[in-house]
Amino acid sequence: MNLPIALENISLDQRLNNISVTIRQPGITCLLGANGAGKSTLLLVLAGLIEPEQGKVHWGQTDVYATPLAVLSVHRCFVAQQHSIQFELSGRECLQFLSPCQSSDIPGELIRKLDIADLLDKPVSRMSGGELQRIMISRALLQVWPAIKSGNAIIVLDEPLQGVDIRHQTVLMQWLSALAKVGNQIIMSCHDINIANTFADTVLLVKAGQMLAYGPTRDVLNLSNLWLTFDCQFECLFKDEQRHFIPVRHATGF
Ligand SMILES: Nc1ncnc2c1ncn2[C@@H]1O[C@H](COP(=O)(O)OP(=O)(O)OP(=O)(O)O)[C@@H](O)[C@H]1O
Repeated sequence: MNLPIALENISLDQRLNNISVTIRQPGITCLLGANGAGKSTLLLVLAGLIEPEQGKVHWGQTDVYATPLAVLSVHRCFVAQQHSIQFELSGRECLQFLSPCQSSDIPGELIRKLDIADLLDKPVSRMSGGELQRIMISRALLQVWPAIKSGNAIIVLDEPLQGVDIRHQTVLMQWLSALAKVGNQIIMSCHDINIANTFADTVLLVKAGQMLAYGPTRDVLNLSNLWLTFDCQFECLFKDEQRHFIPVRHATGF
């Protein structure tokens, strides 16, 4: 069972403008917004990695910016949008060298769900983009593995699906859903509205550094909010009562 994550009046130079939101329930929260909207910045602030100029971040009773990073990192992991590995490491070394996790064993569940068995002895410099992404997600989850197993991890993922093929995306999102059901908080950005629609419990829409809407996915993901968020028209198709959002193709383009 996790504690609420509360952002209170968060502002940071031109990037974030007075954002207040409380993510109460454990689950998957998906941040959606156009390029440059402020999703990565908001994730970094929420994760305790960039202190805002104004406002407070609390995880339950913990005042995030009054707490040492080493303490926060026992429960919170972060996958950045861009990876820079300076060393010639194998997948296994990347997981073990960069993770503060005491155990040198990599859990079988992690290896299976991220499908990284064949990557453990492969140099990261020779991995494809999607393979490296799966290693970096694994590394982050390993960092907080004990917290994940006790259902009180905060897993912050900035576009975790970028470069990842559709089968691995589906397996990962289903697993994250299962981890959320036992109390873990998963907060992620993505650019795939239908992934958010299928897997997110709540959605947070961001535009020009401001929060447009936050709430249950079914309520927040609708045609008018999508138009406001992306300046792009969608249509909604139903199959077996499940909604699917398709961008409308304009004859004249934009
Ligand atoms: N270190 C920085 N200092 C100042 N401004 C920055 C910095 N990093 C990013 N920005 C700006 O802040 C704004 C928000 O960037 P951010 O990376 O949070 O957007 P995003 O919603 O994650 O975008 P994308 O979908 O392209 O990843 C952008 O205008 C960006 O140019």
